[in-house]
Amino acid sequence: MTDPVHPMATSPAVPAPAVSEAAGHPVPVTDPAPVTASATEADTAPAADPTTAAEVISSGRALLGIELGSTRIKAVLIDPAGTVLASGAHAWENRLIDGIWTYGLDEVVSGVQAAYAALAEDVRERHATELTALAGLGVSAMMHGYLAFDADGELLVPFRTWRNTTTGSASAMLSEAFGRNIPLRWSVSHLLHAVLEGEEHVARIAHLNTLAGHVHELLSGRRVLGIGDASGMFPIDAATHEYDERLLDAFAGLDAVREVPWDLRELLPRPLVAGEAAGTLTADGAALLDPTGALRPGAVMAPPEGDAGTGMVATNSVRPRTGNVSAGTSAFAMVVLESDLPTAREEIDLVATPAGDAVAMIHTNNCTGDLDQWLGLLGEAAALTGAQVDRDELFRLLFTAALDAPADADGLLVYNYLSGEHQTGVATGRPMVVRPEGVGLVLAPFLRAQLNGAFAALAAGMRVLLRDEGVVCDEMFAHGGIFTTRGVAQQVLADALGVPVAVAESAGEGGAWGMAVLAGHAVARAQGDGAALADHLAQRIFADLELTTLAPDSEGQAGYARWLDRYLAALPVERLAGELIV
Ligand SMILES: Nc1ncnc2c1ncn2[C@@H]1O[C@H](COP(=O)(O)OP(=O)(O)O)[C@@H](O)[C@H]1O
Ligand SMILES: O=C(CO)[C@@H](O)[C@@H](O)COP(=O)(O)O
Repeated sequence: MTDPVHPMATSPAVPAPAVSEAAGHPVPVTDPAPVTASATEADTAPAADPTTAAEVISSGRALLGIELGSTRIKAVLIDPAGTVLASGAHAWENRLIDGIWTYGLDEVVSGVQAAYAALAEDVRERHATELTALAGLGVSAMMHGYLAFDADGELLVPFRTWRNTTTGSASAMLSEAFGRNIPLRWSVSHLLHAVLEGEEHVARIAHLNTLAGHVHELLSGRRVLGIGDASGMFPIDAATHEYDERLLDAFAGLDAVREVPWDLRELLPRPLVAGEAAGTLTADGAALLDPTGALRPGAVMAPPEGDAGTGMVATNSVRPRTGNVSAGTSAFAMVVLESDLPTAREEIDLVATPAGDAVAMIHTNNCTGDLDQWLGLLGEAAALTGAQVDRDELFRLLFTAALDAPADADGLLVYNYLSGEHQTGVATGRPMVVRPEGVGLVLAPFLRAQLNGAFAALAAGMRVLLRDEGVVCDEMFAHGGIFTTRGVAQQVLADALGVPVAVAESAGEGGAWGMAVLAGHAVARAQGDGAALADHLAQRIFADLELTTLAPDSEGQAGYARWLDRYLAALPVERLAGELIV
C-alpha cells in the first residue's frame, strides 16, 4: 500500500478556534435549499448570522465538503458547529460509452472547479466576503469502480463506475474464494475482471484508486483513503483497520492472478480512519480547486470518504445498531453491526464506517434515475400548455399527488432499471411500466408506483437483512435528493421497510455536508482534540438537531408488501426484457 509524494503539514494555514468557541446556531444546518449555483435559490435559503458567518469565513475557520454524486457535484461550506454558510453545485451525468458507464477525469476536475466557483459566488452574495482560506476540507464521492493508473499517474482505461454490471465472473470467483459476498461494483471485482479478460493494460497497473481518493490526491498530493471508501475496494479487517491480510493472500493464491507482475497490496491506497492525518491542501491543489488564485493552501484535509461513509456521518449513524438510508441515483441502506455477519449472502455487502466499524449494506443500482425521466416527461407535457414549472416545484406537486393513491398503486408495476440491478438479479437495464388487464393509467397511482419502484429493490434486500438475518434496526435515518420534498418519499420508504424513517432539514444535501463535518473532525484532531468521531458528532454537531420521523402506516405497509410481492413475482418478465429487447 502506498502513501507517496508530499510531506504533510500538521496544522492548518489559519489557526481555527476550539470547536466549542465556534459560531454556533441552534440547529446545525439552516439551509434547506438544494445546493445550487443559482443566486435566486441561494437567496431564498435562510442565512446564518451574517456578521458571525462572514467572520468565520474571512478568518479562515470555515470547513468545506465536496461530494461527487452521480448527478451533481456538491460543495458545502459550514462552520465548526455544522451550520451551512454557503453551497454550490454542478450538474453532470454518467455516459454509456462502448458499453461502459463512465465519466471523463477532465469532467471531474472541471466539475469540482465549477461547484467550488458556485460556492465562492454564494459566499460573496450571502456574506459579502471572499473565500480565501479554509480550516479544513474533504472530498467524498461515489464509491467502488475502477480507476487504474500507470507509474506516471496516467489513467489506463476510462473510469468504470460502480454502475457497471459486467464483472459477474470475477465477483463470483472472489465471493467463493473469500467466503463472503464481493459485489459486482467493488474495485477488486473490476480488477479481476480485467485480468480474466486478458486486458492489455493489466501488466502496467501501478496503482488503483476511488474517485474520492483520486481527487484527494490531486488536492493534497497524498494517496490515502478513508477506511469506509477503502472497504468498497477490498474487504477491511475491522480489528486492524487494514485490508484483510488473509483475503489478500487468498487473492494472490488465485490461479488467474499467478502471472500478474504486481502484488495487490502495492496497488491499493492506504486506508485511514476518521481523524487520522491525510495531508493538507497543497499550492497545486488550491490552484486546481480555485483557478482564480484566491484560495490559499494549507487547510487540513480529512481522509477522503465514500458517499456511504459521509451518509452515515450526515445521519449520525456511526455507532453500532444505528441505521441509515441514502437515496438518489442509487439507494443504499446501512446498519452498523455489533459484530461481523456470519453470512455470504449476495444481497448483503459488508463495508465499514469512517471509524472502521463493520456495516451491513443493502445496495441498489437504481433509485431515482427513471423517475426523473418520467417526471421530466410530465414536465414537458405541462410546458406544452404554456405552464412554466421549476423542477423542484414539479417534483413537489407530483410527489404530493402520489399520496392520493393506494399504497399498492392499483397493481401498476414500475421496474426502474436504467441499468442492470444486482440486488434483484437483473443483468441489463430495460425500464418497464406494466399493469394488469383492466387497470387504467391514472396519475396518482402511476406516481405512487414510481415511488414504490424507486425503493423496490431496496425493500427486497432489506427483507433479507431484517427478516432472514435477524438484524435489528429500530429506526432508519434517511438522506438524499429524493427527500427534498418533505414527507412523501419518506412515508413510502417507511411503508416499504416497515421501520420508522427520520429525516433532518439537511436531508437533500447530506453527503457533502457529512464530508464537511468529517473535515471539522480532522481539524479538531489536528489541534489535539482526541474526541472519537461518534462523540464529535453526538456532542458538537447533532446535539440540537431537529428530526422529523414518520412511522409506517398500517395500511401503507400492507399495501406496499402486496405491491412488492407482485413486483418480485413478475421479475422474470423484466429479466426476459433484457434478453429480448436489444
Ligand atoms: N424537489 C425535489 N423533490 C423530490 N426529489 C427531488 C427533488 N429534487 C431532486 N430530487 C431527486 O433527487 C435526486 C438526486 O439525489 P442526490 O442525492 O443528489 O443523488 P446523486 O448523489 O446520485 O446525484 C434526483 O435524481 C431527484 O430524483
Ligand atoms: O455504490 C455505492 C455505495 O456502495 C455508491 O457510491 C453508488 O451507489 C453511487 O451513489 P449515488 O447514487 O451517486 O449517491
